[in-house]
Amino acid sequence: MELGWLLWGAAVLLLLHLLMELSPAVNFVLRIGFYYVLCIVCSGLTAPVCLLVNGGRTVKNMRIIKTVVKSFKYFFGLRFEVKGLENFDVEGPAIIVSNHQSILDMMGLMEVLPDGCVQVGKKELMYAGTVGLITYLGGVIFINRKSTTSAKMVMAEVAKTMTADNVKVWVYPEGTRNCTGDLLPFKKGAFHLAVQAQVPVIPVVYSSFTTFYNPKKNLFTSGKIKVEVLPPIETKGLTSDDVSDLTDRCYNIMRETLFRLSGRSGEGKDSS
Ligand SMILES: CCCCCCCCCCCCCCCCC(=O)SCCNC(=O)CCNC(=O)[C@H](O)C(C)(C)COP(=O)(O)OP(=O)(O)OC[C@H]1O[C@@H](n2cnc3c(N)ncnc32)[C@H](O)[C@@H]1OP(=O)(O)O
Ligand SMILES: CCCCCCCC/C=C\CCCCCCCC(=O)OC[C@@H](O)COP(=O)(O)O
Repeated sequence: MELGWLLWGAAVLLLLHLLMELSPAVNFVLRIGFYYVLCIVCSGLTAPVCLLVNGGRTVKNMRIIKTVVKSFKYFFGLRFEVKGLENFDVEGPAIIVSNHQSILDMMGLMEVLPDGCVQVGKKELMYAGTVGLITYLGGVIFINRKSTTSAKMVMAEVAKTMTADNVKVWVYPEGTRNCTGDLLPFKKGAFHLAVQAQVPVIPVVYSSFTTFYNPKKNLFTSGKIKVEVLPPIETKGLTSDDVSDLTDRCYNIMRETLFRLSGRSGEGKDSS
């Protein structure tokens, strides 16, 4: 009886392995499906720990979430090569801006996330079952992208509280995922926030995933991601009139860095 189960198990594993070898689509769906399951299950297990240790919604839970998520990369053969972490060592709050390629970014985010840092996320995430619960407990700031007025109101509130609470805020200024190997034009919310709170902007750039991850081509293999934390850009004394320039400056630095890290040197200059 037990031998029977073992044989069945081995047969199923062999079949899955063969299917993965034969079909890139199956390989992709199984790997990405496993990522979703990992996120959902680990969120479900981590949420009670967060509640027991910290009692409710607080940025302190990010430390626990980060510890769990940092182990995910081993399942997918992903390696991170990080430079410039010392640039996070600014006194007090800051706005961190980075490029956003995929849901896999959550791993890269946790790989470098400094203490006392919350992210701005779309409000739909709140309803993603256990993942919604863990993002809520971690202190993620939810915005409604369908309503500029309400998103701006939330951001203005954050500008007021981030200094009092001494938190850093992580924003994806492209506003959506983009896995083309280039940057989308930046939305200005993060930069308004930095100027309103008079805190520095710290750009973080992840090299392009296109060599190992492309949903359109059913590609998801192991791979290396280069991450660079760039020096802070001060905003002291800037006013709302300077936000466009600040946005362009960050965009240009990040685009150049993205191309350099992805082995596309020379491109990205003189663009805005
Ligand atoms: C244990 C296991 C765990 C497993 C799972 C764990 C999960 C763990 C947690 C990790 C969570 C990670 C969460 C990541 C989520 C990532 C995302 O969801 S990305 C998507 C959401 N984020 C964003 O959209 C941020 C970037 N967007 C912006 O900053 C936007 O500007 C906006 C504030 C949302 C508004 O957007 P929109 O409505 O499109 O309007 P705009 O065109 O940008 O702006 C119009 C106009 O208003 C000006 N403006 C913008 N902001 C402000 C402001 N704060 N104050 C004043 N004015 C503002 C802007 O300049 C425009 O005017 P202009 O004249 O055209 O310049
Ligand atoms: C009861 C409902 C159950 C629903 C379950 C859904 C569970 C979803 C589970 C796992 C996904 C893990 C994702 C981790 C968080 C990553 C956040 C993220 O990267 O969101 C994308 C968002 O930035 C941009 O969104 P769009 O590109 O504009 O779209």
